[in-house]
Amino acid sequence: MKKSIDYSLYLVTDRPLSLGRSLMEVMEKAAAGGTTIVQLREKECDSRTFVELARAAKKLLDAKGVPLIINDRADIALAVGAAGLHIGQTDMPYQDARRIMGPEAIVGLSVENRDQVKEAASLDADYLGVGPIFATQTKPDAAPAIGLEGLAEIRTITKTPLIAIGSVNLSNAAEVIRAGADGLAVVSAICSQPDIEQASRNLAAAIQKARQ
Ligand SMILES: Cc1ncc(COP(=O)(O)OP(=O)(O)O)c(N)n1
Ligand SMILES: Cc1nc(C(=O)O)sc1CCOP(=O)(O)O
Ligand SMILES: [Mg+2]
Repeated sequence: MKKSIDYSLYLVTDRPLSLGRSLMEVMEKAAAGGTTIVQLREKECDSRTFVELARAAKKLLDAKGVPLIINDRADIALAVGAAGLHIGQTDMPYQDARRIMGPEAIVGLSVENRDQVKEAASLDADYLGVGPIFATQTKPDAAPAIGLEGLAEIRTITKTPLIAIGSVNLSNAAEVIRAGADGLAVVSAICSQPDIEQASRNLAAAIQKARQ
């Protein structure tokens, strides 16, 4: 049976935005502060480097009981035995990804609007990454922002866990949770903060408080 996953604070890594700190340091400190799941997102590096980073990330996160998700690349997820894969609307089709990854893996799918959420209803995605909620500079090719209203509307049409992404940070975490997100996915709100552990701790606390 599939393990139950805590999606509440979902770190998406970005080495160029990590203020010169290593990927390992970012993940280590984020996990110490309460990050519950990590996606390794590498848009520039070669496959060999991606595999090496993913293997090291898995070792570090396994020791902390934090699942590792690989962005875009099913081959790399399988090579290192990651817990799962995240794919978007222009990546490998969901059904192919699920077949390759197997029924036990976590497979997450990006959705950018209501129509894509409806299409996803026929799939068995473990979660939907909904975004961008707010405009973000971290992903220049992101779709238009859907806002809290868009997230709240999507919440009414699916029971699949929703992970909100796109300029989610400490100042809006509570309202994003109250609009219907099960978890918050962040890049700059952790990777680009001077004190990664404290940033993670503050976000985790804000999520817990908003859920009460
Ligand atoms: C949790 C989460 N949600 C959405 C995305 C975006 O995925 P995608 O649309 O495939 O874009 P890239 O991240 O591949 O640039 C995500 N990575 N994680
Ligand atoms: C990786 C990613 N995906 C998005 C989407 O909308 O699908 S927005 C995004 C970047 C999120 O970075 P930040 O937390 O720094 O805004
Ligand atoms: Mg992608």
